[in-house]
Amino acid sequence: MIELILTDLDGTLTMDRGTYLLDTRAIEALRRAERAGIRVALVSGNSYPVLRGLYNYLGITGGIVAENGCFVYYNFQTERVCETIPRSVVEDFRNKFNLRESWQNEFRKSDFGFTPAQITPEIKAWADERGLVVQSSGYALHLAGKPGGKGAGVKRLLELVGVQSEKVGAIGDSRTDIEMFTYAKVKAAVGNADPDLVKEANVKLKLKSGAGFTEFIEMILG
Ligand SMILES: O=C(O)COP(=O)(O)O
Ligand SMILES: [Mg+2]
Repeated sequence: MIELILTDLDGTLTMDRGTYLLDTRAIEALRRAERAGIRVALVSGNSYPVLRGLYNYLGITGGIVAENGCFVYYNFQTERVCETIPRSVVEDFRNKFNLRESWQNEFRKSDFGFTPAQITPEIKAWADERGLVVQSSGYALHLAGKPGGKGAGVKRLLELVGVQSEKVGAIGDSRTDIEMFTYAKVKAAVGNADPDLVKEANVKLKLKSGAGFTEFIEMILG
C-alpha cells in the first residue's frame, strides 16, 4: 500500500515537457490521491518559494524537496541539505560559459539554474575542479553544492514524514529523477520521459507528462 507519492513538477505535472502550463487533470488526480489518504510531495529543481506557493494552492500534504534535492520542507519545518554556493562562483560560471540565469536564482542558495540546458565536457570539468555538481533536467542546467541531486533531499523528507521506501511511489520525466527511484518501491516514468529514466522505471506509463501522471494515480488508486 502506497502512503506517499513523490512527484516531479516540470514535465510531469505540466501538459508536456518544455512547457510550464500545468495539466488541470493532473491537479485533480493529486487531489484524489490526497482524499484517499495518500500524501503527495513535490520533488523538483525549482526554488523553494515557487514550490511552497504551489504546494499550498494545490492542497497537498507530503512536503517539498526544492532546489533539486538541496532544500526540504515538511510540516512547517525547513532544512538545507547541500552546501551553499557563493554568488561570485555562480556569476563566474554564468560568464565563463555564456549562460542565462533562471529568474529563480535570486531565491536559491545551493542549486542554481541556467539555460541552455546542455552539459558540455568543459562545464562538467569546471564543476568537478571546484567540487560542485552539474545536472540537466531538460528545462535547465543545474549547478549545485555537494551532495546535490534529488536523492539527498528525498532521503531527509522520508525521515521527516516517517515513511519507509516500501510505501513510496515516485514519478518523473528526466534524468534528474533517477535518484528519487532509490527511495521508492513504485518507480514511474511518464510516456515522454528521457530514455535513461525509463530504463530505471518499473512502471512505464503510456501517456505523456500530466496525462501520464493521471494514469499513474488511477493505477495506484485502482
Ligand atoms: O528546475 C528544473 O530544471 C526542472 O524542474 P523539475 O525537477 O520539476 O522537472
Ligand atoms: Mg521534470
